Amino acid sequence: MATNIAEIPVRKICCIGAGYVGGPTCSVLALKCPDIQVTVVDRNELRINQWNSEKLPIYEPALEEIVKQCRGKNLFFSTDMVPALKEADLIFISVNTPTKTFGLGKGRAADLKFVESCARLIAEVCDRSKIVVEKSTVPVRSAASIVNVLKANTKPGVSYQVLSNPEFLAEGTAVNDLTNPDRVLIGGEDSEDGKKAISALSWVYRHWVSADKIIEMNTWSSELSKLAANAFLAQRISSINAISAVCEATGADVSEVAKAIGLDSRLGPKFLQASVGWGGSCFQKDILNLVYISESLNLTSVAAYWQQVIDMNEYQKSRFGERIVQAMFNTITDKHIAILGFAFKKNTGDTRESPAIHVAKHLLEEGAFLHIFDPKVEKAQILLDLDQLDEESSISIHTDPYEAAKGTHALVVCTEWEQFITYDYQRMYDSMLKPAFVFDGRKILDHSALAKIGFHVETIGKRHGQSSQDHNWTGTNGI
Ligand SMILES: NC(=O)c1ccc[n+]([C@@H]2O[C@H](COP(=O)([O-])OP(=O)(O)OC[C@H]3O[C@@H](n4cnc5c(N)ncnc54)[C@H](O)[C@@H]3O)[C@@H](O)[C@H]2O)c1
Ligand SMILES: O=c1ccn([C@@H]2O[C@H](COP(=O)(O)OP(=O)(O)O[C@H]3O[C@H](CO)[C@@H](O)[C@H](O)[C@H]3O)[C@@H](O)[C@H]2O)c(=O)[nH]1
Repeated sequence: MATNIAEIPVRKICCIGAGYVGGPTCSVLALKCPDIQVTVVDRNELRINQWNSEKLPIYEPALEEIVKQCRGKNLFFSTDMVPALKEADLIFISVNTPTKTFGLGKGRAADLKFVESCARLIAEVCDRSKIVVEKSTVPVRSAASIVNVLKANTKPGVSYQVLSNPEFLAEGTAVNDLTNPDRVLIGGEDSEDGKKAISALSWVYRHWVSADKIIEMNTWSSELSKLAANAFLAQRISSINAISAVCEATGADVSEVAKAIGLDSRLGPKFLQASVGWGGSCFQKDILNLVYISESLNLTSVAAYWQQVIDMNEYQKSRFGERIVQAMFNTITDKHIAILGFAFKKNTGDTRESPAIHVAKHLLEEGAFLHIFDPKVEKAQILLDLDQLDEESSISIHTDPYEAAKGTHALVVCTEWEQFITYDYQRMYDSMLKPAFVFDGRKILDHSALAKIGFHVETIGKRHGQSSQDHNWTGTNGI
């Protein structure tokens, strides 16, 4: 007998996509809902094997403990998608939605081919009604496409409710973000079945999230809120980075300006850290998506406005690379440069859209030899990001920061790893060629202490040389 949505109790959840979102989200879900069985499926066998092993495929603080606690009890990772989908009452679609690389909307529109293939598979194999939850970040009105695909292929007597439930976790703080979310958005159809589906998903979150943080809304608002939130966050960083360029040209200090701005309670202090540029898998692709949608709707001024957020970020990354070359007497050909940090932010091993890639490529083009160290990024990943098949003469990857620094002309900080703050910079200085430079792309180091050691210090949003009060760097060991 066919079931309708009203009769669906959520006992089993299946999540398609065992990535940075699916893995941590389902781990926290399993932890908080011992009465629900959670199965995360993925077609990538290596990834699933890693989720089932001692070394998880992604690094996130506190995640390993949760996985170990729940795995095999109510948390399962599998490549066997069909039985997991058939059994599930509620299905999360948590697959990647990258920017299209060819065809209509190339370079800007989101590629929904993975989302669509999930919908097709669900319709093909499921023989009872289910709630399908769009967790991937998608363009506005994508849920309508999922509904279309499901309806056109569904088995007789089976019906689906499609909900939008975007994810707001940030990498490096995923477990905390999932455990204590600022809000949970649930968008659904304004119908009796739609409301029941929203209640069912809400019930799942209510295991650990208070009711006032679970916001129910129309599906399109929910989808757009995700893109808008990322656009606003990236815009704040691009704005402070734009101000950092003015600081460098005038003698103002961007940290002081950011503090002054952030003390205005209407603005607040977060996301005002000027940097070498923002990275990560989401900001760029989601803003490009917003730009594309705006253009498609003939809202050209809106599209141009958001495009500027990306353009400013490109400018910032390039500016930093150029500044390194300029400070080192306009040439880095055959010079050795240590790059500290390759991940797009601290506490993750993820390098997607990392500004370090941009900086490293710039320095390589200028003829430098790079010595790269990151506490969490695998060597193979760095080589892949720099289009190298293997370590070759211009790039070496280190597992020890002091080894990376040895014999180099400069240190370039690209990621804000906390451990970088407490390194023994005197020891590094002693092992480097002179004059020894530090380029702090994250503004995390003690610049006056470094200048006292003898480093020539350059940082974001502060005029050249200003941070090193006594940089007598033409001195001792020559150029
Ligand atoms: N990474 C983040 O911090 C973050 C945060 C919020 C939202 N998002 C959004 O969540 C979505 C997923 O992001 P992610 O970073 O987890 O991506 P990811 O690339 O890490 O993981 C996606 C996984 O989906 C799998 N997959 C793709 N198509 C599949 C299919 N048809 N069947 C089975 N498995 C399939 C891939 O093999 C991959 O393992 C994206 O839309 C992203 O924009 C990401
Ligand atoms: O003041 C700041 C804050 C961040 N960054 C950089 O901005 C990038 C993005 O950082 P963050 O937003 O913390 O990490 P993501 O994991 O990319 O998370 C963003 O993208 C996710 C995917 O959509 C969303 O879920 C999150 O809410 C949103 O913060 C990184 O390169 C950071 O180093 C700065 O340069 N200055």
